[in-house]
Amino acid sequence: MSLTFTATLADRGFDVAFDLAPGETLAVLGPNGAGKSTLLGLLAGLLAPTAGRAELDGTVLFDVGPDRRTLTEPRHRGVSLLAQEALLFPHLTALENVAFGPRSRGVDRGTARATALSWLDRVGAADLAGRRPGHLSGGQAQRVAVARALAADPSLLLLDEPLSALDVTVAPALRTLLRDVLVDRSAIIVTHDPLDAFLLADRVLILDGGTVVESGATASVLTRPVTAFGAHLAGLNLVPGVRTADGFASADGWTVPLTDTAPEDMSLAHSAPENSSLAHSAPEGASLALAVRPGLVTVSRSDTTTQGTACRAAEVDDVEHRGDLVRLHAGGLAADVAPSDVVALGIVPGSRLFLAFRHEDASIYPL
Ligand SMILES: Nc1ncnc2c1ncn2[C@@H]1O[C@H](COP(=O)(O)OP(=O)(O)OP(=O)(O)O)[C@@H](O)[C@H]1O
Repeated sequence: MSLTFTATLADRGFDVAFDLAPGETLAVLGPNGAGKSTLLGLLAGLLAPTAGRAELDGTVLFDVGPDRRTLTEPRHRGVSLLAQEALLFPHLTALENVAFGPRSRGVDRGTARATALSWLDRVGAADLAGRRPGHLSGGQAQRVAVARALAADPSLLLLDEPLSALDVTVAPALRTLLRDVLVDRSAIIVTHDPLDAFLLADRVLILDGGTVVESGATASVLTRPVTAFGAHLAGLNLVPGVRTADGFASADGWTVPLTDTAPEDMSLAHSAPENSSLAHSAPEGASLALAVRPGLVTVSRSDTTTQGTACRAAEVDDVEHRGDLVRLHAGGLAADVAPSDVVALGIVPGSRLFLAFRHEDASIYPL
């Protein structure tokens, strides 16, 4: 089922267009207030756009303009929404909750129950069929909610942070279940978690301030981010710069020759061997990005510039705990270092340090 979507919602500053190919799963990411819920609300029919048109496999979901206003009722859109909380009917059993969708489409009672049972079985919740939601754990209720969303046989499945309300011990199993049911299904998943995007989605759309700021294949966006938010999701440092005669230079003084960056078998460039060559063929002055993992940025008290290493002095802005490591921010880069190094080097906010990374650990690509 393919989807075309163009919509503006003036009072929310929302202006977004995208397409979804048949069977494709799209992850929608972005900071708070970016417009993710607005996008789902427009598709589900909970919100009406100021202008725009969306069509799902030939069915017009909405078509609004100066001289037209078609808004298809939510229940006729072929769209199912799986929310953060399971939102099951409390007075119905799990089986009755799942059978509700087929029943309200006019399917007879016996067939609806059979469909519901088969979906409960598929999500590993057949043994919960007779229980009411009050007697289900959060993870069990969300499994039943997945079965309910799919029993309605939607053309498009919308998932609004479906794992965020779950305990960390339960979320991985449900993620695996979603991965299984999303294969070949047209779906849009709103998430804050890059792992969800990576494991569940073919493509990523990053929204900010109500507009699309970055989009592309998940692997590409998470290895070659072009916005600060994309880099944050990917867990990478992103340094904007330009193509010079020798290679890459940033405004704040990082220079990296292109001859010895990321050979095709190196970590970052591995998934995108065309990176270096694209940067190589960029004309002088073209915008480039340099990405390097915080774990590959080293810190020291003295200049460690050598052949094959970029090094710059910088002042430490901030120091934060990150699991077993300490992340320090300095000179526009994040570096993950061992707590023992922080102590040995006497690093505090305001310290002056040298940051360095090997040229071959950086990935350089056109912005
Ligand atoms: N009910 C509402 N009435 C008016 N404006 C709203 C309403 N809900 C959200 N907005 C505004 O619309 C914009 C987009 O919000 P939206 O909730 O879609 O963002 P989001 O990306 O889902 O954020 P979050 O990650 O915090 O859930 C924001 O500027 C927000 O303030």
